[in-house]
Amino acid sequence: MRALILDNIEVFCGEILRKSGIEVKQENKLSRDGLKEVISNYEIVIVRSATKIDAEIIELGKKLRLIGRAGVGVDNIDIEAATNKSILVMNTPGGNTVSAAEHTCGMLLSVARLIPQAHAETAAGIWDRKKWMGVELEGKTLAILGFGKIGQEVARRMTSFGMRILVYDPMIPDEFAQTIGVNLSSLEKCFQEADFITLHTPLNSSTRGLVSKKTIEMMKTGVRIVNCARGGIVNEADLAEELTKGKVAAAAADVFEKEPLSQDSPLLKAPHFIMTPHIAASTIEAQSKVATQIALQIGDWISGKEVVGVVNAASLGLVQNLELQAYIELSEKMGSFVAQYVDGQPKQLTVFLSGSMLGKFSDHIISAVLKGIFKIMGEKNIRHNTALAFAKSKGIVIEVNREKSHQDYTDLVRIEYSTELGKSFVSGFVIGKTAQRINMIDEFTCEVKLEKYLLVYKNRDKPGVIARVGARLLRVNKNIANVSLSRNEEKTKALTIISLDSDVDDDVLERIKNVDDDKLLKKRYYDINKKSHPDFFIHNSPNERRESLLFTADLNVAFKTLKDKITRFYYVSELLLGDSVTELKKIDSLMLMQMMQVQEKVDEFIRGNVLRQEVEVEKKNIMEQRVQVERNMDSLSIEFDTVSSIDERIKIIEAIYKQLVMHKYFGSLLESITKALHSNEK
Ligand SMILES: NC(=O)C1=CN([C@@H]2O[C@H](COP(=O)(O)OP(=O)(O)OC[C@H]3O[C@@H](n4cnc5c(N)ncnc54)[C@H](O)[C@@H]3O)[C@@H](O)[C@H]2O)C=CC1
Ligand SMILES: O=C(O)C(=O)COP(=O)(O)O
Repeated sequence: MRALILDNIEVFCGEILRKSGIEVKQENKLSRDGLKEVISNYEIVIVRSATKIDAEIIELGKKLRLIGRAGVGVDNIDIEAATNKSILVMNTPGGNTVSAAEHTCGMLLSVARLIPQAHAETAAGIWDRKKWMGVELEGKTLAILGFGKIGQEVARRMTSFGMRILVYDPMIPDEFAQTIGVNLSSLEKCFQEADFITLHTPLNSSTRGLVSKKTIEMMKTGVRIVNCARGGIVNEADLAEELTKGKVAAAAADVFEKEPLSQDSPLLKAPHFIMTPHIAASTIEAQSKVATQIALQIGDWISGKEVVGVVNAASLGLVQNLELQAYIELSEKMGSFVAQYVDGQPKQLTVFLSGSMLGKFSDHIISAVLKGIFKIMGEKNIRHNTALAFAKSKGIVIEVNREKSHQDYTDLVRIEYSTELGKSFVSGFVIGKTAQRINMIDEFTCEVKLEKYLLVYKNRDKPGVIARVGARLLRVNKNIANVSLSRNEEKTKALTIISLDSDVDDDVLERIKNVDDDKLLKKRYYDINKKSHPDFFIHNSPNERRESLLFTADLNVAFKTLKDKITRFYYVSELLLGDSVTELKKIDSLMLMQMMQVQEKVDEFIRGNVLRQEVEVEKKNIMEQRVQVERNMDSLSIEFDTVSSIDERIKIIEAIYKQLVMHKYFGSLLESITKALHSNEK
């Protein structure tokens, strides 16, 4: 396998990859044309932020199997194009967190006191002390927008300056924010109350232009803004104008809409603006961490171990899971169907999922149904991973009911959709791996393919209706591809679904509507058969993310007690943890058995079958083991310093990680023992 390393990534990266048997070429000065010429030779390409791996490069990279990003932001990589070609995209979460956070803190101090401007003037021989009157940070409000790894580290550091911190991040649970000692706020409150604003979100459709003329209007006069996240999150022309007007007292940026910063950027002339050339992650430590991390992750992938840091893992999993893919497409079509079948604005959606596969992917299915609904409402830009949040923002009530199995189907999706004008129920399933069918619409059972052009109508059940509808279609030369007839149990109403080869005009529909005196309920339903685009789930679903965040929060508590000694392992454990809790499974099964036995004893104690004394002994035992785990971590930390080989160091890191997981297990076990002892006392 061959890897191309670009963008001046530290040489360790190549060295570690060579150890995994990969042929490595490091090219630090490759032009775009040069890249286009050689990319077809490589299975792996590794970049920082400078090189764009867009759809064109991906198309040319016929052998590409993995795109590595030695850093965090993946906005320079076309993840959708990569996913469509089953190429893994991997970044190194956490590797440059501290550096980026420290640079941000430097920028916050700089915008408070205009240190670079004062320096430049002093260096030019001007000694003007009056001009450089700054403000203190203490007592001021700092709004952090985006409370991921970097945002959290900035919060920790700026708290020690005595700042009041407000945080906005829609993906962060309150319980988690509280473990860092901050409270979540609304975006409006952040804008309105902040003296300083710092941005730490990725650049995506929800964050592009987050700071613009419109939002600056909501801010205090004299606000100071720092962007060390991504160019594009701040509208540069608007910022320059507001700096000139004095509404924004000072601003700083490490990142720009166009990099290198264009010489005609209005920011170059804006007053009190501080800039650095995208160097927040440029420290010896961060670069050594990200280079090592990406190489180790790729090594794991090559040797078939569980990989972490894959940003499109979920999407790839889905792309490869044909059956789930078919259910996602079906669900989106069902969403489009009900949104056309029932007039009015959506009010409530209840999704019933039967079968183990659908239960596991309920977020995906609900998002797909919503995406289908919104498509019909004209919201074409809603993507699977934003559909749920969008629905909530529109006040749509969403419920999900899961059942492990269904008597007749392995998996079955049913949706109940209500608007202010009506309500409908549709049910569907997949036959084999990919064939999608609707098997119920309201009270009518049927078996229908969701074709591109469907004519759906209800009428009183009487002879002749289908013939007359057929005649009207024939008159305008419309070919009927398929017909499905069904009626209710009382045999009073019939539902007909005609699939056509092409669309019908409104006047034909009007004529069809008049076929029955009892007012035919016509519905035209078409264009739902477009292949659903695999834009879903660049990140884990909100639930998975929440779970992993809470889990990391627990680890944070464990870390606090040992922080001084092992802070430096933090990033590594994050690397091993990745965004999921699956690593827990790696803990020794013996250890797990022991813990289960203790838990069993505690349960028996609660039932009154085990003596209190025995549980007390277990508690003591577990406490001792936990202390031992902490000692192990200390000594492993010392050992880490004494070995120099990378392989040995990796082994030590893995061992430390395992101790961390055990620390968490012992912690929860102790909690449950303590609770049991306590409740029994009462
Ligand atoms: N200037 C530089 O050299 C560096 C820049 N970065 C940038 O910083 C960003 C953040 O990095 P990390 O903290 O490591 O990533 P992270 O993934 O840990 O955190 C990002 C956070 O932003 C939140 N978020 C997403 N959309 C949001 C929205 N619309 N409003 C509010 N919050 C939102 C997410 O929920 C997440 O918690 C990266 O995406 C990258 O673009 C990262 C490292 C170095
Ligand atoms: O990690 C990130 O997101 C960064 O912006 C750092 O970029 P770089 O690797 O220094 O080009």
